Amino acid sequence: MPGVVFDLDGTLVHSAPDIHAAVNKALAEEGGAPFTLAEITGFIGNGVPVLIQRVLAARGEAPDAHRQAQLQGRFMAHYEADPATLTSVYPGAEAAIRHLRAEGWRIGLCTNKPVGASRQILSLFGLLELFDAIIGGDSLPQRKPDPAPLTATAAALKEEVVLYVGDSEVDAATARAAGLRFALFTEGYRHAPVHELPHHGLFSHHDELPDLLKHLLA
Ligand SMILES: O=C(O)COP(=O)(O)O
Ligand SMILES: [Mg+2]
Repeated sequence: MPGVVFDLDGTLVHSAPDIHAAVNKALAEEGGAPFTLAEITGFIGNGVPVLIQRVLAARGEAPDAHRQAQLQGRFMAHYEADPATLTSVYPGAEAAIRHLRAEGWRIGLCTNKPVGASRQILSLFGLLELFDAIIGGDSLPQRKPDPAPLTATAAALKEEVVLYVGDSEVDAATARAAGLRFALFTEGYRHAPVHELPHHGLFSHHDELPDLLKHLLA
């Protein structure tokens, strides 16, 4: 049977509100003004270090390793203390994954979010046991769009054919680099128009996903 690897943020879960809240809590501790949800959503996709780099750059701060580590640490403390209150699983996502598993598909997760927080969120939504392999942004030295995390997740599924499902430019680039067929979720956190992201299939609701993935196998 085939395998499918999912991205997490903007693909399976709408997590931007909790990421946004944790950034603003960390900034409030130092008297910093809050960002809007749209601003922070625009910074998501390349992992926590890049999120914090983008936050500091948006506030006009020159790159500084100590400052980066300090704000990143406080962000993660707030995020891991409350990672899911404002987060939701996209409608139909759990049912689609359960449907695929019932048909014998093996399921992977490949996310730039740290693996601890990712497992915490999946567990809080009762989804953790659906995954046969999980790679986070800190599981390997590389993060997406380097293909290494996706290649490692696909290999862990031990299936000949593996597809990838994601929402962003990072995911489209990672799929291409890894040589996997890619299904793009159109309602996630991408910036560019759909036609600018290389993809093999599109879906706007997870109810469409099982049929789309079977089509991509053909
Ligand atoms: O943590 C991020 O920046 C994005 O995570 P994702 O790879 O699950 O979209
Ligand atoms: Mg994503």
